[in-house]
Amino acid sequence: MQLRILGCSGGIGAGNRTTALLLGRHVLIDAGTGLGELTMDELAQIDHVFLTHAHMDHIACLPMLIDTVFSKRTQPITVHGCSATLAALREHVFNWRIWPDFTAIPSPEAGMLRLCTFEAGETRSAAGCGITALPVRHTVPALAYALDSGHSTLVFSGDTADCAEFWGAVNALPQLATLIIETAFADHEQALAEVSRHFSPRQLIAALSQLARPEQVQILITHLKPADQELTMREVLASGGHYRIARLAQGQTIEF
Ligand SMILES: Nc1ncnc2c1ncn2[C@@H]1O[C@@H]2COP(=O)(O)O[C@H]2[C@H]1O
Repeated sequence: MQLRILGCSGGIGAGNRTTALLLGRHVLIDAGTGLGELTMDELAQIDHVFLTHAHMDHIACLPMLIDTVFSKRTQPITVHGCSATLAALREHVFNWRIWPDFTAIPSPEAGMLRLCTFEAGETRSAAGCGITALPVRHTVPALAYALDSGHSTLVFSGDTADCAEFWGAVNALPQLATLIIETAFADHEQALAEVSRHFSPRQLIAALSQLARPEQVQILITHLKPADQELTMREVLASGGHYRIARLAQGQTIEF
């Protein structure tokens, strides 16, 4: 199974694209500005979007995706997310003011957008993978995703601060080989990391002590905020060098 990293930054500018990961050809994890890297044909093949949460950097391109591919598709796009995420989309995005309500276009019975509730602990099949929603702790209700290809498991944390339930769920995955985990802020922004429920390098390395079997896991750092991305990564490597740890790269394809 292939996971293509279309965007993995915590912000924009100078080529940075926000979170969007393409699993195979038909499944998208988050719909940040990285989606703009795809061709029209690639966009039209997306059948399912799994959202970690409703923050703008993770949904920015979802409304335009549906409009862009509308005339090229006969089947709806299904968006999976926790009930709070889907409620936020209904209330604040697909409300006819920010964007048309594509759940009712071309008709309420056959909308081109389907919203499908997916809560922590549930598993669904898509793209030949088992996709399991995991609990995380952010400022809004949010999920991580475990992607099981049959050969190995990759976990994508989305946005999170430290969360005992997340580590419990991760440690229960016997085939875990890759952990993509966020570190948004450098250590000098620790107060902002705490209030916005993200990791700083110091907090991440402390939290990683809860990872069972770290020797079998490649750890990839995502969601660096652009202002301090180099510094943040240096701090991660300085204190976490004993882990198999590297920076997730936009444009990278991960096989698992
Ligand atoms: N008090 C705050 N609470 C939450 N987010 C904040 C706050 N102040 C600034 N932010 C920023 O707002 C961003 C919203 O998206 P993120 O969670 O990725 O990261 C957050 C921070 O960069």
